[in-house]
Amino acid sequence: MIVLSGTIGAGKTSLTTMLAEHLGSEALYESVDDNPILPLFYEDPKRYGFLLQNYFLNKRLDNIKDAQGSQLNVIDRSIFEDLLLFKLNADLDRATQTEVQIYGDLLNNIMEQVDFSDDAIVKTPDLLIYIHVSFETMLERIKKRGRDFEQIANDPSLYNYYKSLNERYVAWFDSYDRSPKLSIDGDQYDFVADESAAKEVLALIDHKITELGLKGN
Ligand SMILES: Nc1ncnc2c1ncn2[C@@H]1O[C@H](COP(=O)(O)OP(=O)(O)OP(=O)(O)O)[C@@H](O)[C@H]1O
Repeated sequence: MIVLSGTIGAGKTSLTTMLAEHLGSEALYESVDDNPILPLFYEDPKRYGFLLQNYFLNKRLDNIKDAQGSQLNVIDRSIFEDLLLFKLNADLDRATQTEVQIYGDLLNNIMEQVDFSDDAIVKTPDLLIYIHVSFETMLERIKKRGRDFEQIANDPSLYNYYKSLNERYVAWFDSYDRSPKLSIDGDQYDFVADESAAKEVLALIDHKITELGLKGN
């Protein structure tokens, strides 16, 4: 199982689709449009942050279970990033430290059940791919995509939220050590708009997959 990671608008969903097609494997998504809590959260983060985390936790576990069939199945976001987002929300006073603590303990308990055997229910990824984008690129992509609730024009406080998030991601990826990992420069390779950049990115990932000996079924 390959998992994508990266900030809001980094291109995780697009790369998930491209990669799964390229590898002939399955893509697993957490649909943003069908998420009933997300618009509520952006409206009132203090009230809905904890509920949102629990919603995501459940969804990520479903995706992990559904991805078990092959080392090459691709999930559009890792379970490991949610705590980073939730901690940031708490630091910005949009959640309480107690909520973070309870969520963190629950996550730890679940992750302790992780086993490397093939039939484990919660499995460690075979590879984590991180798409790094600069803050400027992140803002451009969020604007271009145009999801109402993500727009800084509608809520100026999102500027600082996005800025801190982008900074924290770099440290998060540096310290991530649960599986092999690969970083893709999303500024250098605009794999959505530029076909040759897409080919280069897929070649980088192919190389890593070969190095790790990952196999489909
Ligand atoms: N743990 C979380 N806590 C708060 N918000 C979250 C969390 N996970 C995702 N989100 C929000 O859900 C939305 C979708 O996020 P996500 O990064 O998964 O997809 P995306 O923005 O479509 O990314 P990409 O463009 O890379 O596919 C964003 O508005 C993001 O802020």
